[in-house]
Amino acid sequence: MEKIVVVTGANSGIGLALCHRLLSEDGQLRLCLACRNMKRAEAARAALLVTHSGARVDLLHLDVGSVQSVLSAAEELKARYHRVDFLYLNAGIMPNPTVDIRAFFKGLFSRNVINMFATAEGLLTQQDQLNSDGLQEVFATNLFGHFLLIRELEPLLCQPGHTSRLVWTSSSNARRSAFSIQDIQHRCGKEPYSSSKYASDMLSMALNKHKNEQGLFSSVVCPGLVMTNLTYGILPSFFWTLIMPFMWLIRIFTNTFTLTPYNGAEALHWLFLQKPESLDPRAKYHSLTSGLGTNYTEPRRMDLDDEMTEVFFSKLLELEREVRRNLSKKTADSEHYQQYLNEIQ
Ligand SMILES: NC(=O)C1=CN([C@@H]2O[C@H](COP(=O)(O)OP(=O)(O)OC[C@H]3O[C@@H](n4cnc5c(N)ncnc54)[C@H](OP(=O)(O)O)[C@@H]3O)[C@@H](O)[C@H]2O)C=CC1
Ligand SMILES: CC(C)=CCC[C@@H](C)[C@H]1CC[C@H]2C3=C(CC[C@]12C)[C@@]1(C)CCC(=O)C[C@@H]1CC3
Repeated sequence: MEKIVVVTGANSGIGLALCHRLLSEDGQLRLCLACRNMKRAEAARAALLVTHSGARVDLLHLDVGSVQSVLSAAEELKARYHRVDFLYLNAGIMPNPTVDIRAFFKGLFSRNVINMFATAEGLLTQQDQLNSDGLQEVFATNLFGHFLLIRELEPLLCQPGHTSRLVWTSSSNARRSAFSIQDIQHRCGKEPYSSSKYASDMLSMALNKHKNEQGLFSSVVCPGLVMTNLTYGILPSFFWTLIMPFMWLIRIFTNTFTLTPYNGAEALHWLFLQKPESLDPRAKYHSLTSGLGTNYTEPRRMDLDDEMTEVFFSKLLELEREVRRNLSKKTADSEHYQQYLNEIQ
């Protein structure tokens, strides 16, 4: 049976590598690249068709950081497809990152060095801002836009007698201590990325609890450290060129330096091949690469609190109601204004 797969942030990095891998895996696939920039989406589609001529690759405009765009994209998906088998929630941002150089050198000579390279714990901060919906941008893009998309697509994802899958591209940088249940958007802290990824881990578990009965299963992935636009944005490009030989060297000591998007997409691809019932809702599936370059997937237990996960899920549902209320008020206001303009003409 033809599988319908939607990938957000599919035009570059891990998302694009995943699309290449899925097309090589399944010739029957119907793939939908959901991207915010249609020129980049078209370029990605063209690149996919060079290696997979005749493949069915659709494009969809989706800015996960905009409520209106998510709602329109979901309408479009409902008009195009009668179900969605896999939804890869992959789009993500890390704006204005800063690396703490002192912490890096301190960590380099400590017993924590492997963990530091694997998780970047204590190394990275970001500067976030409000978007036009009044939400924190990192939260809105990495988490909330995807949550809203899932809610809108429930009719395509929860179908009787059929299972559908969600796969989140989370991170080893997801950390419980970076997340606050009193500040789910991370308005106050300096680690919005880490907070948003921890939030996606919790949301995945909550969705399993509430939606498995309706045939919807969710999993979380860590792709390892991958050289993509996101990571190249962390340090100046000359610095990356300088340290690249060290990166390949470090790979001998840690299997988390997957480095290429192809390797990073390993666990995302592996999950495509698994039966949902065989998966652990509390596990994060890590893409790993050995020193000799062999790729494999390993589940690792996530540090999640059931009670906090449930509270977080209710807070998301409340925020969804608020966002929808604001949107209908905005629409009503602009309709009244339009009516007023028509009357005075
Ligand atoms: N690289 C790494 O080491 C790691 C990455 N990750 C996660 O992997 C995922 C993919 O990132 P990666 O491939 O590394 O980086 P890239 O920057 O190459 O890919 C990110 C993708 O997300 C898209 N995107 C960003 N914002 C939006 C938006 N508002 N609406 C729609 N699409 C958007 C980008 O589109 P555009 O091209 O238009 O910017 C791009 O296609 C992210 O969620 C990231 O957090 C997790 C762990 C490690
Ligand atoms: C000499 C040398 C190799 C220096 C690199 C130091 C840092 C720039 C990296 C060490 C650990 C990396 C890391 C990430 C970014 C780059 C590092 C901080 C991520 C945060 C990128 C995005 C993620 O989601 C997780 C990564 C964890 C490890």
